[in-house]
Amino acid sequence: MLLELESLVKRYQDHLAVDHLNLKIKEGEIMGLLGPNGAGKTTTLNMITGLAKKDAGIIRIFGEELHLNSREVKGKIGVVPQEIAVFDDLTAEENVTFFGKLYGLRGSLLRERVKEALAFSGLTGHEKQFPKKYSGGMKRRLNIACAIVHQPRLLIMDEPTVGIDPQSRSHILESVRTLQQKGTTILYTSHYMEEVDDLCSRIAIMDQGRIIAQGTSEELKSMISSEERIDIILSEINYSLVDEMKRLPGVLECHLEGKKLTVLVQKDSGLIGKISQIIGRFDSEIRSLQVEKITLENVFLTLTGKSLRDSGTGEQP
Ligand SMILES: Nc1ncnc2c1ncn2[C@@H]1O[C@H](COP(=O)(O)OP(=O)(O)OP(=O)(O)O)[C@@H](O)[C@H]1O
Repeated sequence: MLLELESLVKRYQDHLAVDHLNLKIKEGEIMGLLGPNGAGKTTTLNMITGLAKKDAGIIRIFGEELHLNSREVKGKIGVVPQEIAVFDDLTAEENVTFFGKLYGLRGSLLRERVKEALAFSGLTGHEKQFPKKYSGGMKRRLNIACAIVHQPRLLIMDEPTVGIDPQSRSHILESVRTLQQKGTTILYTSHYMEEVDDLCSRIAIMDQGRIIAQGTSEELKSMISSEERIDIILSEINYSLVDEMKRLPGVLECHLEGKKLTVLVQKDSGLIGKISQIIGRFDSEIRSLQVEKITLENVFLTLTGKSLRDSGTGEQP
């Protein structure tokens, strides 16, 4: 195992931000940590990188227990923080050089690696510019160049695609895949389930400081493969129909948000007729109806009873 977290705990006053978290990451994989805002993802990463002090538990990295002053170990980790951490009054090249020096690179090797990191992040031709002239997406890519200049064995990325243009986003996702092909192990956090589903070899779903499920995307989806989700847009809002719907045998969950009714049912239960009757009884009509394929969102909904999107910011890439 490249990284093992054992019963990791972090408290902020009386709030348990990370609650006895267990996670194992194998060498060469992209592990996705998926969870809504406030689930404890950043706090977990901060404990690994030493930015936050753990209250209890063990962090084992490259086979050794991590201590706050493990300089040698930290030299093999790269961190792409959620908040862009570059110096506005240094050029892009100077920024990457600064981080390279921080990790002990010097001379021609430093120059070579800086060039490589900038090229890798698609910033060749813009290296003499100051980041304040950059778009949000370019700044994020520079943030990544700074984190990979020393060619870390483990790269930790905290929501690297939040709030950026689609072009930079696909560039970043492609870079992550390339890094994996070159042998880098990646811990990737996001609350964008499609992104994690697409990119990661394995996924850990996090909520309220705990890992509530982990596995490959297929494994997670097969946990609830006996279910399907029906999304209905109603003509009229009537919250009373939710309780009635929940009483139908075969209905596992039902939520109404505005006019959008989500019903999680046992697969092939043939309930659409009965669902439609209940809606009619509550003086509403079906405006549209869609039976959805299982997504990680469904997994999250089934395990927590709440929606991943809406328990986060609701924004999408
Ligand atoms: N320095 C702090 N002091 C007090 N509470 C904190 C602190 N940092 C985080 N928290 C709380 O701990 C919980 C977990 O926060 P954390 O930032 O780790 O979540 P997250 O999953 O990374 O969310 P986001 O995607 O918004 O970063 C939240 O309830 C947050 O308010």
